[in-house]
Amino acid sequence: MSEPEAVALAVQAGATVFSGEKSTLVQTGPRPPVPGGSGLEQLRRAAAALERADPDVVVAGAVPFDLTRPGSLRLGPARTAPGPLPLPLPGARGQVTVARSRPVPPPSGYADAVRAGLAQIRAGRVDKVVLARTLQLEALDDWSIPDLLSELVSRNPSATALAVPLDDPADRQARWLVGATPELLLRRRGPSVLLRPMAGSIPRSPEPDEDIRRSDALLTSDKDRREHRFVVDAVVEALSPFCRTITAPEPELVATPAVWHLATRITALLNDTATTSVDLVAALHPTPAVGGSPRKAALEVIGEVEGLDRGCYAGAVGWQDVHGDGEWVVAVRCAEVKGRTLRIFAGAGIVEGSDPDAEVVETAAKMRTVLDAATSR
Ligand SMILES: C=C(O[C@@H]1C=C(C(=O)O)C=C[C@H]1O)C(=O)O
Repeated sequence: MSEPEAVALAVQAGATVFSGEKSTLVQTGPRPPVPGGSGLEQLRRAAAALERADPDVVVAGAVPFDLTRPGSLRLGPARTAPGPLPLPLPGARGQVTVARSRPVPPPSGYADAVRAGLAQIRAGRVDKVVLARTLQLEALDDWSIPDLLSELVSRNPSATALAVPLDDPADRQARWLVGATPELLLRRRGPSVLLRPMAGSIPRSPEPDEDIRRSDALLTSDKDRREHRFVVDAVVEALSPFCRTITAPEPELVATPAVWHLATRITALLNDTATTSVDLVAALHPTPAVGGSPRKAALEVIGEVEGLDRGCYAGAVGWQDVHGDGEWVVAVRCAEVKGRTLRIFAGAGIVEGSDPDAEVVETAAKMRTVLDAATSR
């Protein structure tokens, strides 16, 4: 059996897959979910279980945006291979016909939510809040996870494409998180930690001169640099108790096929190698890239004005091995898939000076990552 065939079969059977430019991790087979009533508890239990596990075992999966809610982490052996997932994954069923597509809330409702967020900023309750919306696609047949994953990998070579089965004991139909995120929450290898938070975005243009003009405008935008700064400051502050050398240079431009972002490559050295990747996830998540600043007030404002159950969207997804090394990405450019329903999520950071209509356009551009993979073959 060829490697793509083996992976396609594994994905059909419920494998957890992270495919990046440099390496791919696939966790397959029957493997126990990590128990716990909250994502935070699951992270702690996963780390404890790894201390007693065989060397090829990893914990892999997703914790939700809201760490007081349960996520879906599993313990089991994983294979890693250099490079992205081998494509094409066989068994592609071809295009799925979309019967209905519905934005929830509608664009005008999202613009109203952004105005409500801006009112909270002006009232001094928060400095930044990230607000999301969804696009729900109803197909005539069930979505195929191997097909979606293949498209996400081939269209987004520098992102981390992912397929994570989500546990839901109350629900017999399988639910998945799929996507292709450009944002690294953290990678821990021995004492070295690398992070690449993102915030501040502008949609790409198919016209090359206009595309460059937009990237220049983003790099020099005061509003976007402020929006970005909240994230870098919060990440550096959350790392400081654990790390001795933290380097955060000026933000740089990063492009996905759909959007330009401001990103900062932060490096740090752990004081103590007993600090695992999971400890860092628990300390950092959710950063103001997906929550806001100050964190607690921003989470309250999101609860009041957004009106969505984010689930694992904007959560932390990734894996950790028995040495405490691991890689976790931020679950943006993602969708939740269940049977014929695919729910695409996208959010945008709101700060003083944000324009509600521009945020509608920005979130529509972010949705293209999954929308294009799901609809155009
Ligand atoms: C919230 C999302 O993306 C996040 C928000 C960004 C922004 O507001 O500029 C940029 C990258 C991500 O950190 C999303 O894609 O849904």
